[in-house]
Amino acid sequence: MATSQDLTAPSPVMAAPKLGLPVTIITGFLGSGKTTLLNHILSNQQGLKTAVLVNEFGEIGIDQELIIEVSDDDSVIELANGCICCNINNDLVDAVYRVLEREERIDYLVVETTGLADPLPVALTFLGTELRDMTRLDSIITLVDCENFSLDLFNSEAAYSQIAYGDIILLNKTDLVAPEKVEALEERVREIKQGARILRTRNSEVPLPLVLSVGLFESDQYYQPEESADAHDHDHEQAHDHHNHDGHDHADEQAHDHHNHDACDHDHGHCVHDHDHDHHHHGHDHHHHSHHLENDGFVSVSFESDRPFVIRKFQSFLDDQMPEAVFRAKGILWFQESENRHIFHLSGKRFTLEDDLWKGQPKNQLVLIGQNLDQATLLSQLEDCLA
Ligand SMILES: Nc1nc2c(ncn2[C@@H]2O[C@H](COP(=O)(O)OP(=O)(O)OP(=O)(O)O)[C@@H](O)[C@H]2O)c(=O)[nH]1
Repeated sequence: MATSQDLTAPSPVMAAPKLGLPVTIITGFLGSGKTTLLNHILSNQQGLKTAVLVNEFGEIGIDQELIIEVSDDDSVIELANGCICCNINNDLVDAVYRVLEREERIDYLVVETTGLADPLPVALTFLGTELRDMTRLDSIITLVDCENFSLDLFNSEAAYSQIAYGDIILLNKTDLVAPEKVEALEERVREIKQGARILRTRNSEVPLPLVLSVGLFESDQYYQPEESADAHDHDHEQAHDHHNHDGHDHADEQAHDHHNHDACDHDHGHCVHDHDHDHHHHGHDHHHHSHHLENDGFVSVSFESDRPFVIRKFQSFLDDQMPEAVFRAKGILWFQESENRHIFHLSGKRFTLEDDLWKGQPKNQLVLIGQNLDQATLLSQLEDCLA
């Protein structure tokens, strides 16, 4: 068993690709800073090769455009239009297989859910299918937008679950609110989720060792282990120590980390025969949540055009026409008056427009998300903003 290794030697991971691949799920309500965290991770991970699965709510995949380019962009797999916590669950399994089957080395997998996803069914996908033997769910990170967080959690079942199942909760956008508000939010979050690691962040900037390879996900909380005498041994072969996250761990195929995620490791083995059983006995299976989007009343409206907007018209759309029920918007915008590509974000009442450069032919792409939106009216209003 290797406890240290020659870093110039080929990694044993090459021979046994991605066994026990650590997985972090990033969740959090609409616009809370998930993609910002993903970009922070991708830009600051030293020496680690990370694959990314992004799921979006909306027909146009804007996130694909917003994720920074890593060395090769096929490490980002997009699961479009839907919600991985329910209707495209098989797509999630397939996408993870695609990552696992790649020839090149992959050290880490980050899954970004939509802002309306319940993270638990996503987590259970990693524990309750064949994936459990090949992956190790490290933790669920939940982003909270301190400015827009609503104490009633937007009457959204998913928003509640995101806090309730977060192992690490980042109170983000602390720059936009007074410290007392952050205090109050932290209290509220603690009421919902005791024992979570709560950190305060700005632009999702968090020291990575505090959030990755932390082994905080305790699967036995959500999985009822089957009584089996030898189940413990199953996992010892697959548990890796990515604890220090120093870029060397991937090579240490045999190293075991039992410092702080015993519960998780022990449990993987039990899940093997237990999936169906669990479906019947836990309230959190896929079926239970399959209608939460409709229940929460959130819809997305996607607009695309190969003509530019007139700035003044778009501005008055934002000021006078767009209903308050639009909680989140994001887009890549083209204005007649500008040569630049503009990245548009709206969360709550705040919007930002950042300048960037076009890489290809300019076009407009915009997604609006909110409760009970009138799609036809919004689309015709946007159409009227075109030059
Ligand atoms: N002022 C401020 N803005 C932030 C902070 N973190 C993120 N943002 C901005 O908030 C907007 C939304 O951030 P994203 O990272 O795209 O949010 P998200 O959770 O991925 O959004 P969805 O995937 O649409 O749910 C962007 O304009 C970010 O630049 C922060 O700490 N402070």
